[in-house]
Amino acid sequence: MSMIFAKPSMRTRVSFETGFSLLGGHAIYLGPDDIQMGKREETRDAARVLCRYNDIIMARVFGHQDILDLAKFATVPVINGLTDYNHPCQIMADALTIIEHVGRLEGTKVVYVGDGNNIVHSWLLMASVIPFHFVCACPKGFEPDKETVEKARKAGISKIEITNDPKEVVQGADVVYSDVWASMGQKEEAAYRKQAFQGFQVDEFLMKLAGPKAYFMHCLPAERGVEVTEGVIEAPYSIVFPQAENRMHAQNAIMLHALGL
Ligand SMILES: NC(=O)OP(=O)(O)O
Repeated sequence: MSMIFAKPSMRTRVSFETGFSLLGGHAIYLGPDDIQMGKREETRDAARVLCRYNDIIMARVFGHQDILDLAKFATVPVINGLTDYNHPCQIMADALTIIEHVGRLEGTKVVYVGDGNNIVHSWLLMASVIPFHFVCACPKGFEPDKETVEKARKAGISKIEITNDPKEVVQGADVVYSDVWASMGQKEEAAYRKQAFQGFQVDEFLMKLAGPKAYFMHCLPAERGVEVTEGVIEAPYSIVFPQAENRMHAQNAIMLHALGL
């Protein structure tokens, strides 16, 4: 497997590399300077070369079009390891974690608090195929992509709510979910975002409002004291580390499925 990383990673790289090795394969890491997709090499050329050496490609890229182009031009399966638009492997691991802790994903209430980013888009796409109650509480101006929200609503499978007040919607949550306020490629906006996201920190008060059955989840890496308090991420109801572990188990299943094994 070739693993193309245009962005930094710990979980995605190590879970894919270790997981593929456990399945009997060999993974090759290609960092940002190796291919320089779109600069040194066109994406469609990288796709057509790599598939002549490898049985599968995994890629973490900036623009979503890059993953679509890799999939279009490669003759082997291409797995999305995160784009600016979505992060499907993360949400597959999250679903597995919810099934392990709550007993099911169907019918649960998942309340995401923060930026309407690629994680939210993948949650919305999951809500298009599995019935549950998904709520995204984000500041005004940081809502998820309208078309993706519409697609999830049109699927008519799940209850979808987009709101600007986490306190109003958190009660009865099975999961309260958080992510960094400034993702990769937005670090220059970090100070501005910290201001804009005031009131969207997941703290002990919000978890109390959620109720006694609520678990806390975060895709990591986390900035303690920013989007989540130290007390919440270290609480017994925090399942962020089983969640991180499940990246590998979920991806192993994805790789076996993609390879038809
Ligand atoms: N959650 C996640 O994708 O982590 P990495 O950026 O470390 O891969």
